[in-house]
Amino acid sequence: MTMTLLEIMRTSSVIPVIAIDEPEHAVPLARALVAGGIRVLEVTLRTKHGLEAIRAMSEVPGAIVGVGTLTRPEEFVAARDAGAVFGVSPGLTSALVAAAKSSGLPLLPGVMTPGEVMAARENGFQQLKLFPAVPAGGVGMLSAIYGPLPDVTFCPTGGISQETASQFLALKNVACVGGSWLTPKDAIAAGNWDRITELAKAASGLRS
Ligand SMILES: O=C(O)C(=O)C[C@H](O)[C@H](O)COP(=O)(O)O
Repeated sequence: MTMTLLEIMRTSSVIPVIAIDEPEHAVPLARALVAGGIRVLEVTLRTKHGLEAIRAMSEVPGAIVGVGTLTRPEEFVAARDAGAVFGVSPGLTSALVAAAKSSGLPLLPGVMTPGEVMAARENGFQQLKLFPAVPAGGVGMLSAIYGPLPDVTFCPTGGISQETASQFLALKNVACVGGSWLTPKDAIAAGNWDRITELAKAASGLRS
C-alpha cells in the first residue's frame, strides 16, 4: 500500500521525531508508540543507527516509518532501501529536489519563510515542514502564510509541546505537528515503554 505524503500527515496528529542511540531500542520504541495510537514515525539520521532503526521499525505492525534529517542527496536511496516510506529535511536545496525525484521517496521539505514556501511549491512540493516552527513565528506565522499561500499544508516542527500542539492543529493549513516530546531520552534509556505509550495516547487524543 503506497500512501501519499498528505495521507501520511493526516494519519497522525503528531509525528514523533526519533533519535536512536541504541539499536535495540528501535523495535520496543516503535511498538510503544503504535500501542498509543501514534503510527507515523520519523527516524532521524542524527545518530549512526538511523538506517538500521528504520529497517527494524518498518517490520513493526502498524508502523509507517519515515526518515528525518535528510540533508544530503545520497541519503535518499539508502533510506528508501532501508524501508522509509517518506522523508523529512530541515530545508530544501536543488540537490535534494533532484534526489527526491530520482529516488521516488516522498519528501516533506523544511521551509522557514514565504519565499522558501514559494520556491518549494515551484519545485512541486505542497506539503511542507515549517522548521524551526516556534522560532520562525509559530501559530501567527502559519496563519499569516495562509492568506497568500492557502494551497500548502504544513507539519510545523521545532519547539512544539503537548501543551501547545492543539493551537497548531486548529489551523486550516496544518495537517499534523512534529516533535521530540513523545520520546524523552531518559524514558528510552530506562526502557520505560509504558511511559512512551502514555505520551503517545495523550498526543493521539489531541485531535479526536
Ligand atoms: O532532526 C531533524 O531533522 C529535525 O528536523 C529537527 C527536529 O524536527 C526538531 O529538533 C524537533 O524539535 P523539538 O520537538 O523542539 O525537539
